[in-house]
This record gives sequence, structure tokens and C-alpha cells, in this order.
Amino acid sequence: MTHDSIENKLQTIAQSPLAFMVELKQKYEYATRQNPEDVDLFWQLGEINRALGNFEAAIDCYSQVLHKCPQHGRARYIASILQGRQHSVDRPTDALHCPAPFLIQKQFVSTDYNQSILSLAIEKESAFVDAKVGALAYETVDTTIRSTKILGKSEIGNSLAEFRKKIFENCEHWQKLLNVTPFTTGHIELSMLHYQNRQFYQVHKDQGLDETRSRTLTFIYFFYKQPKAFSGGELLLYDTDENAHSAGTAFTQIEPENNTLLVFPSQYFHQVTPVQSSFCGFDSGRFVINGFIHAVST
Ligand SMILES: O=C(O)CCC(=O)C(=O)O
Ligand SMILES: [Fe+2]
Repeated sequence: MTHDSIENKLQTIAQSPLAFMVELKQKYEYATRQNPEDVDLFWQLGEINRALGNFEAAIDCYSQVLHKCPQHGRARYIASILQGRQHSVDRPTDALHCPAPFLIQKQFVSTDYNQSILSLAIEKESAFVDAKVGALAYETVDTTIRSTKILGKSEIGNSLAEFRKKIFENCEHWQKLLNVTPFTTGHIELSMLHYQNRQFYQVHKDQGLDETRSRTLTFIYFFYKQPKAFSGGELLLYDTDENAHSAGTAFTQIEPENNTLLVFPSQYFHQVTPVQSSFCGFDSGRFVINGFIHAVST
């Protein structure tokens, strides 16, 4: 191996911890073949596959863990989340950080409506501005934390009424599926985001400040022009402690797939990995409708 290629390799790993995970996965696959009775190796390979977004492979690993160790509550809970049936399994209480429950709805809207959402975003290009971070009164642009452009609610106006209605209609059902404390649906806050090459959003949670306390469920609707002109931009959903004071080190990777909606309780930490794209046209970027379902305070 030449000096240059080692440097390139190191740089790739530094820029993308997920590339490092792929190497780790290969090592653990080998180790589990050599030690098929070792529960811990299957557990760790499950966690690596979850972090890489390989749901099927992760579920297989957790099944192996449960086969050998049926009382492994964490493996049972995570496997149930990845299969979309977390409501049927108790949350594990054995560690500080709990895996985030989530739902994925593929083909959330019709193909025609998905196209019209994309057209609306493209039409509004000049109204997208740098997204800010921090409490409302002090919010600032800090591109080391959040590097993305946003189309705010005043620009969106009533143009996503059909989308908003669909969120509203599903809300009660999602509460049950996600096993959250039942709440009365209040207002639905939404914005559109656009990420181009190198843009990202560091680890954060959507709830906690006074003005965001009533945010209860977060939804993220992924959309983009086909064929997909970027890679990266994955959503990493972190295991989080009960009171949402900190993110754990383990996470589930969710690939942004066009016309797919992701829903999770707003106290869970998450991040958007850097987008990579060699196209610079606005229409080639990663788009989302990001929003929050507020609970009416009682
Ligand atoms: O772009 C995304 O997928 C999520 C954005 C996000 O987490 C946020 O704006 O709070
Ligand atoms: Fe967020």
C-alpha cells in the first residue's frame, strides 16, 4: 500500500466514522463465525448493523442473542423497534440510555403529491435562508452546529395543508404505536429544510427549551429529485436517557428515502450526517419537511 493511499484511507475514516463501522462489521462477522456460541459478539454485531442501518442483519443478530439468552430485554426491545412493533414489548430499564422507538411510513403520500412538494420547494428556492440554533430570543446561525437552509412557516403558508391534515389524522395512531403517554394533539409546527454538499446538523434534540417543551412527536418527511443525486445525509437516532439529558453512544441509522416519513418522540437525540454530492443545483439536494406535533397542555 502506498503512503498516499494510507493517507486517503485515514482521511476517509476521519470524515466518516460510518466507514470505520463497515470495517468493524467485517471483523465481528468473522468473529461470530469462529465463536458461534458467544452471545456478546452477536449483540455487538447487532449494534454495529443497527448503526449502519442494516435492519434485517441487526434483527438476525438480536434473534441469535435471544435464542441463547431469552432474558436479554434490550435485544428484544430493539428487535421489536426495527420490526415496527415496539408497542408490544417492554422498554428495557437495565441501562441509562434507552433505544429510541420510531416508525417509518414508506410512500407516505401519492407520487403526484410527492412531486408537487418537490416542485413547491424548488419554486421557493430564493426564500430558503440559513437555519438558526438556540432559544428564540437569542437564535443565531452557527454553521459548525447546523448547516442547512430553511423555508419557514410564513413562506409555507397554507401550501402544505394536505400534508398537515395527513399528519393530524395519523397522530393518535402513532401515539399508540410508539407507546408514548397519550396526549391531545395541539398545533403542528413544520418547516422545509434543504441540505447541499457538506451540509449537516450535529447531535441535538428538538424539545427542552421553554418554547419547545410541548413538542411531543417529531416527524421528518424525506424527499428529493430522482435519481438521487447525493449520498450521506443519514438520520442517526441516538439511544437517550429517560430525562433526555444526554445521548448514548449507540444509535440507529435511518437512510433518507424519497417519500418516506419518520416519526419518533421528540426527547430523543438525533443528527444528520454530512451530505455528499457533486451536483450543485438546488434541486439535487436533500430535502425534508421537518415538524413537531405539540401536545395541548392540560
Ligand atoms: O433534516 C433532518 O433529517 C432532520 C432535521 C432536524 O433534526 C431538525 O431540524 O431539528
Ligand atoms: Fe431535530
